[in-house]
Amino acid sequence: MTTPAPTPFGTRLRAAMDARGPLCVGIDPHASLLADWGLGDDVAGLERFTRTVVDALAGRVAVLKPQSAFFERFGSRGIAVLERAVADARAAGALVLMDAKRGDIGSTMAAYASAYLDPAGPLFSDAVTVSPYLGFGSLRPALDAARAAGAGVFALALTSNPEGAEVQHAVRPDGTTVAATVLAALKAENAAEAAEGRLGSYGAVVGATLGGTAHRLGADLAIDGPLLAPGIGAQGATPADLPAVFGAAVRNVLPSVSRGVLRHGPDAASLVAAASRMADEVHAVAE
Ligand SMILES: O=C(O)c1cc(=O)[nH]c(=O)n1[C@@H]1O[C@H](COP(=O)(O)O)[C@@H](O)[C@H]1O
Repeated sequence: MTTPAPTPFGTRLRAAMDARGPLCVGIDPHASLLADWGLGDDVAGLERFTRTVVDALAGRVAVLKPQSAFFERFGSRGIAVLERAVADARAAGALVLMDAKRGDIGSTMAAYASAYLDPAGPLFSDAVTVSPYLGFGSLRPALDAARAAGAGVFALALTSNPEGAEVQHAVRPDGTTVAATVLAALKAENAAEAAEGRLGSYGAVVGATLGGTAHRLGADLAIDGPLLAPGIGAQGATPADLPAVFGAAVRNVLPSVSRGVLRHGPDAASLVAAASRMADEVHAVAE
């Protein structure tokens, strides 16, 4: 008997956003946040922080996005906390987007793909962020691994940090910007799912802080896939900014908020209320 193909990530994400609201909450255990929560900047504090967020939100929000760097800083014991968080969050019904921003040459990219997109792996996630700046084609092992596993990939395209412009706004010899090239390549990866009327599994990262930049760059945000939108809250953007940045593509936007929600911890009810308010504000503008 053949094993049925896994449900594609884009389809699972659309269902989660419809059922739980369009919000991704980042798990970013900054040392300053650990201190604000009365926790030590150590593995015990990391574990308590992470478990508090997962227990409070994994049964309620569509996506949780652990930022790998804040776990890697504690070495293997930090990664052990991350592994547990991914497993517990997925068991509670949240999709997990591993924020690792990995990018390397194709053969090495295959190892990164195995780390996050192999269902047998201890860090297997529903999606992972990747960097296309070794050439979009270098991402092929991750794109293929995601397709095989029913997982997704979010490629950086127009990031929320001001420094991103020097690379992303650069113009290639054919006159297109780097950002527009990444977005067009993602649209091509989503073509098969789009042809079936499904949300694609290959997303772009586009900061909510951009204002009208994308259009000026000839960047088409209608990639038939999800658009991860960080920058709301601590970086100054608000849900009200989303229509101006994303236009008609706003329906496929998955806003990502870390500090703007996490600062309401460690009280679980306060975390839930903050996430709920944020999801409601996004839903109001994304209609
Ligand atoms: O890939 C990301 O999530 C990301 C892309 C981007 O353009 N800007 C950006 O801030 N992020 C991530 O979003 C998180 C910051 O969220 P805030 O605390 O809400 O500002 C960090 O984990 C960043 O790495």
